[in-house]
Amino acid sequence: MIPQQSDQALARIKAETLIESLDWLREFHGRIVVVKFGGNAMVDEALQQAFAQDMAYLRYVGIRPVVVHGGGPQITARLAELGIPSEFRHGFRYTDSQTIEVVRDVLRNQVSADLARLIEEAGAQTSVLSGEDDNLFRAEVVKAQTPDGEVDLGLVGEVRTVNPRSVLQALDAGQIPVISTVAPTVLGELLNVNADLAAASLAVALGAEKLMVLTDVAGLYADWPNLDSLISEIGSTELRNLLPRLQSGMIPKMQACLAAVDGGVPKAHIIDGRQPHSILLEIFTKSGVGTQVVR
Ligand SMILES: Nc1ncnc2c1ncn2[C@@H]1O[C@H](COP(=O)(O)OP(=O)(O)O)[C@@H](O)[C@H]1O
Ligand SMILES: CC(=O)N[C@@H](CCC(=O)OP(=O)(O)O)C(=O)O
Repeated sequence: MIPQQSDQALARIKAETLIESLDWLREFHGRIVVVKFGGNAMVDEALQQAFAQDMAYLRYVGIRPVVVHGGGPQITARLAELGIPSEFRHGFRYTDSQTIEVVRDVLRNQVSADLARLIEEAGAQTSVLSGEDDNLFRAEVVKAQTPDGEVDLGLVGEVRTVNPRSVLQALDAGQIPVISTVAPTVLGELLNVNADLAAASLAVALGAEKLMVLTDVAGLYADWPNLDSLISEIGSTELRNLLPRLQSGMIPKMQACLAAVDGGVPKAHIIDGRQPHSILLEIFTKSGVGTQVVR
């Protein structure tokens, strides 16, 4: 059968899109890309499925994706079911001894498990890890630094050391690591670690090519919530100056991008996780999407 003209045009566009990705495939072949999947972009099953397909796709074109996930909305929902209110201070969940057990259970047994299942259904193998496994992360209690001084966050920590051995072993075995971020102190006390910041520490330790942070907005806005102020690219000095003016969940996200590029990761990206296959669009098209942070 002779294809219709429109079919031929469509086929040409598909071929052009594939060829457009050749430079990127060559550049990223064998490289590690750390992808942070955010809780707010994770609440929709179809988006989760598209994300899982993207991860499997990257794996099979020879890029080595590492997934670090959040789960803020899922933790908040479980806490509400248990009658425990959620309190955020400066973008971080105030965490007491009861809350940390819920955070640990939801992230590992619900969110990691669901994501790994979807990635496996998309045809790739996974290795589910948490900050507690094989000394992956060691954390230390931190307070939030605000323009008005320090704010206590309870059992909240930041990653101080990373032992990437288990992640590298999984990658060498062709698996996609799926990582939740609760992490112990040197004394074994469990801390709630924001997933954006943990993803940045891991990206640095792995010498990743990129950190990609998916969330539920199009990127970083200079003047939030003015939607005309989307930033497509920002350097680390300019971002450092902008940080004190950021609000809520964007604070740890942009701290993470800054830590990644300061630590030697060439580029960090904030990407709209509400758009299906946004990761593929970012990696494989010339224009890219969202906000790109460079040194
Ligand atoms: N300058 C800004 N640019 C973009 N989003 C911002 C900004 N300031 C605050 N936000 C808020 O940060 C949110 C993203 O953070 P968060 O809810 O923690 O995401 P996630 O669950 O994906 O980690 C956005 O939905 C938006 O409401
Ligand atoms: C300290 C702190 O705030 N920890 C986060 C951990 C999960 C996370 O980071 O989830 P998102 O990526 O979905 O925001 C929390 O308890 O919600």
